[in-house]
Amino acid sequence: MSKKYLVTGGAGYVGSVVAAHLLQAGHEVTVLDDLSTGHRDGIPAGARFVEGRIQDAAQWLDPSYDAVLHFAAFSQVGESVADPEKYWRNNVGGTMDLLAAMRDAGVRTLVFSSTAATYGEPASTPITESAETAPTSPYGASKLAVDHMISGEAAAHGLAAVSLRYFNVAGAYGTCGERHDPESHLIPLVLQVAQGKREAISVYGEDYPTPDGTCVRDYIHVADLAEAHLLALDAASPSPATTPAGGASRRRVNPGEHLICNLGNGNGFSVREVIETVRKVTGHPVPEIAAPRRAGDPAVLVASAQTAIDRLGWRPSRADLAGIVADAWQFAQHLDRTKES
Ligand SMILES: O=c1ccn([C@@H]2O[C@H](COP(=O)(O)OP(=O)(O)O[C@H]3O[C@H](CO)[C@H](O)[C@H](O)[C@H]3O)[C@@H](O)[C@H]2O)c(=O)[nH]1
Repeated sequence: MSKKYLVTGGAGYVGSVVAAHLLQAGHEVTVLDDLSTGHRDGIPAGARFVEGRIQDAAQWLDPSYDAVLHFAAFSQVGESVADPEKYWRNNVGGTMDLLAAMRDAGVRTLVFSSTAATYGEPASTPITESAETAPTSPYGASKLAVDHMISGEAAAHGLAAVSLRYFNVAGAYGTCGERHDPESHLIPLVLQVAQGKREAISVYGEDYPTPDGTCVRDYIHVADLAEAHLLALDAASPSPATTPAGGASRRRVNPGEHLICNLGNGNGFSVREVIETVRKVTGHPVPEIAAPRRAGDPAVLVASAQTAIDRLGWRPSRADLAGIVADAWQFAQHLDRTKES
């Protein structure tokens, strides 16, 4: 059955890929985005677009919506350290307004884009949702505050909510991909080196307690991530839109419940392994330079996604790093072609 969804931040990387998946599943999608970091040309064809802020969501939200998928947020760790107020005002204050608008409109299903940054430096890996949350940046703290806010809203006002804590999202889905300005994420930066747009990739720290001394991360394909959002919607919606895989272990998220799920593949790859994979996939040389550690980078971040597997019936199918990098490479080349034309 077709449903109607509001996707905040649907002009951004993950939001646009999820919006594309919802449209392909036959749903009606409104993208709410102020284009402060998103891209108008990233909004998938077929979505209705409203240019606006989440603080003003009450103007757009009405009882005809079945659920909200909330991606709109600032997400640069370094920027959040330099300008924390920006993160509290937008990520936390904006979400408070969005939750109030949802309550007023009677929209009682929410899927929220949370992050591994809520955990900070983990005591052990893989990280489960019961791990201590001790974020090391205002960005992570703002996302954790929103998770707490959603739990309170669910308990007090009967919201059915799922927070998905992403590990390192990567890859692309057709013409929807990762492009930040300035770019700070490893895979797009290494691809820019392969394209000859940068001279070399800086390797931030080679003395971590990991097999090759560089940081280890759990890279998850953005399309696998998108599928988890559709399953989360199904689990939290009053009547499921589709019959998801997952069998008997799968349990619904009822009004009043806030389910938190990590999303990652459970495999770690080092910075050096990522660089080597880019060399193999692109066939281009990628010079590297040793650089000091970047403040706040944990040595190893690897997810246990067992909750998403058990509760949502989620099964990632694109865990291969070379495949993830190949899709990101296709997107990088697509961006170049569209800039040239
Ligand atoms: O030029 C670079 C860029 C990154 N790295 C390294 O590559 C790894 C991955 O870095 P990213 O910036 O791609 O990703 P992060 O692990 O820092 O970031 C992820 O986790 C963050 C919180 O920790 C936020 O959630 C963020 O949005 C999410 O992508 C890190 O070890 C980083 O030090 C380099 O060596 N050189």
